[in-house]
Amino acid sequence: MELTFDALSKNYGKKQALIGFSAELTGGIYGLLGPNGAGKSTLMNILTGNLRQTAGEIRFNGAEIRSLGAAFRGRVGYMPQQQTLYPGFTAERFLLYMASLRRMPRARALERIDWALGAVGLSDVRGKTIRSLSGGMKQRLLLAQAILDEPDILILDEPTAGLDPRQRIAVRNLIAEIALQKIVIVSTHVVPDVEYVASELLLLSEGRLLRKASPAELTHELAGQVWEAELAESELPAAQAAGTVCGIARVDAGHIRVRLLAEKQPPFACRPLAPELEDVYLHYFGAEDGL
Ligand SMILES: Nc1ncnc2c1ncn2[C@@H]1O[C@H](COP(=O)(O)OP(=O)(O)OP(=O)(O)O)[C@@H](O)[C@H]1O
Repeated sequence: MELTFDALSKNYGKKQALIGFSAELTGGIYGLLGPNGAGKSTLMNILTGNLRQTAGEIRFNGAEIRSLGAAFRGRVGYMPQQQTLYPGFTAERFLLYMASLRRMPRARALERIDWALGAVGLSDVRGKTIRSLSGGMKQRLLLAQAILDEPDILILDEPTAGLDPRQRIAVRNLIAEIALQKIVIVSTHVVPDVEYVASELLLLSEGRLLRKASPAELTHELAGQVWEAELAESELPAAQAAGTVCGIARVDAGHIRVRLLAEKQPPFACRPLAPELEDVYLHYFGAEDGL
């Protein structure tokens, strides 16, 4: 299985949301990581056929996806970010409706609904109306509809948004489980969503693909650039001047422990730390103002 993005660009008027995006995806989980406005939704909307690119093309196993039409769309499962569900529908009715849009035969739909509700841990609320479900349950219901028709390509937009830590872990594990023999694209700006499950990360910023590499490669490249120092609170500006502050913890009255990203060893007592993916994120995308 091969999904190829070839010099894909999208302009909204003068705004260039995607600029010459090229990448080749085979089986596995790909984390599409980038800050707000990086172009992640634009890329996914082109892939799902909701948006037309300005230039470039996407090919699935060598064939341009628009020319494949419904044959391609039928192989794609999409979990959108917005919970635009039908509040009066029961979970089962919603899934039956989604199955009918996908032209799944009813018997198969019922069988797959059993499976999908079980997979996302919602079998108990099958007959409950969507308006009575919690935000986390709605999120899992959206995931259930995305995996209903056994897609080859699964696109997940911020799949763990609004979930509590336990649910996040459960959803992440579920994604890893169902990813076998699929191309799964997880779009997020939340590093832990993709840290342990993605085989490769695509770092997107201002419409451009900055890097495509495994989490291990990306963290390895930062070796020797992450530091920890215990400082007096009054020394924080010195740390900020030496590099990007990734974390601050209070040690005791007047003292802090600082995690710092800096190419050169900072000019105060510090020790090197093993880089983590959040350091990579800050390295490529920078910190918010104020740090
Ligand atoms: N319909 C539109 N008209 C004009 N500009 C748009 C439109 N949709 C998106 N943009 C702009 O294109 C850029 C990329 O937006 P996009 O929604 O693809 O980013 P994103 O990475 O998905 O962001 P987020 O994480 O906030 O969802 C942004 O600067 C955005 O403001």
